[in-house]
Amino acid sequence: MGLGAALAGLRKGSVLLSTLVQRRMLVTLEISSKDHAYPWFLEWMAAHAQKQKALAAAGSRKLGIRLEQRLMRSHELSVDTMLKQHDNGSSEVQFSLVPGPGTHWIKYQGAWMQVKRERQSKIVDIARGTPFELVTLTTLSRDRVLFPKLLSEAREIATSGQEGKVVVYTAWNAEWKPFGPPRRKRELKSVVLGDGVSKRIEDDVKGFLKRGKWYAERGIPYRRGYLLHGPPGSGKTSFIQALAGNLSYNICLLNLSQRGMMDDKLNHLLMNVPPRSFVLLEDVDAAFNKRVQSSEDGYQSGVTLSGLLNALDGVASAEERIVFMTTNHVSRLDPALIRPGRIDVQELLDDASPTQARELFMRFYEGYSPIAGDDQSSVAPSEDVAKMAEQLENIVREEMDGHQRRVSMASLQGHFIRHDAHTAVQTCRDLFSTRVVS
Ligand SMILES: Nc1ncnc2c1ncn2[C@@H]1O[C@H](COP(=O)(O)OP(=O)(O)OP(=O)(O)O)[C@@H](O)[C@H]1O
Repeated sequence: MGLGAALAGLRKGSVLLSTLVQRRMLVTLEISSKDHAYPWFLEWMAAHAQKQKALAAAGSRKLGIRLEQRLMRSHELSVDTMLKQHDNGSSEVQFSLVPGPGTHWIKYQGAWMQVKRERQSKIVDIARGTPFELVTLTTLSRDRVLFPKLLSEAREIATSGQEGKVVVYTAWNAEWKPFGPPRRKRELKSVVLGDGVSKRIEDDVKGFLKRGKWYAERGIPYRRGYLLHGPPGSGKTSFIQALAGNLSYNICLLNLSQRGMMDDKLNHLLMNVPPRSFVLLEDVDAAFNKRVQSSEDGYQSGVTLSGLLNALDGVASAEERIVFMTTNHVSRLDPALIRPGRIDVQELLDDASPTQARELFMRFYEGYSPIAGDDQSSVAPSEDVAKMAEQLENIVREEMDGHQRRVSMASLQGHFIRHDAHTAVQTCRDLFSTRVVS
């Protein structure tokens, strides 16, 4: 009995001692799958494992590296799929093996850390529809300073591919997810709009971004809405993307007619827009007068106008919120949707005006051979390009004023891509058509 009591006491003592040691000497960091840092950390782990593997393969004699390799290899891995885009525009899918659930050991800047990845199958992250996960990092107290370092390294790795690019997010369940690889920024000047339109919008957005304090002092929600309307192919989307890139913003693309989109989901999405992002609602007129809901194909566009209005009004955030809407048919929009406070700036982006056509032409052919092919002898001097641009300008004017026929900027762009400068001007009349403007 005495021995039993002594053993029990010893066991209790050792548990107490280990708890004390843990409390005093160890420090733990938890990263839940709800946190932005979660995917960054997993990516960092994958990169770290790759690095150590390469070192071990190169015959590193360091015991730490080989030991770490052993400890990491002994566990299940899970796959993380990424789409990478190269500078030449091609893209490839890359799979990285990230540490799966279980316990791993890593050595970071000389300090050993225990990494525990746990998946809780009973708790589901509603926004993602995936099981809730938790990563716990444990290291010695004296090495706690390494946590912020490690996390910022992880963030840098994760965002390095995005620098100088625009990330387009789309709604995935009730969460924003990057859609495809980050896109290269487009020069704002490359979207040729009517007189002063581009500058007016750009100045307004910039002015708005500077007035955070002004809004706060007056208790006005810090948000601004823009409506770009006009015929298809007039540059609405391209301009918004170029502007976002210019201001180092990303874009959250919201399709209101998306399958499964409901008022509550929309509300949640608008409340959780990633920082420094424009919200872009495209073809906003189409969302409410789309197909009749049919139970046969299960199609349900559950967003109601009042749901959208509430979601837009409810967007309360300490950060600025910039919402862009586009439509081809402004007359079909409910006045409530575009009243000041919801839409503060409206601009028409129209079919090509004579000067827009000339400017686009110059952007395409100035400095380049206006004749297709490599035959340098046929390169027209730039005054010829300017003359041809003037010719095009006159044709556009004539077609518009004389025949009420118009051409979109997108068709002109397509035409210029296909033809050399000379042919482009000669054959451009075929592009014009009579349009009913709404
Ligand atoms: N004003 C413009 N200046 C330069 N390029 C333009 C312009 N308008 C359209 N384009 C070109 O045409 C293509 C389509 O443009 P975009 O998608 O921006 O038009 P949109 O007005 O948003 O059309 P939609 O109403 O159909 O969504 C793009 O490749 C873009 O480069």
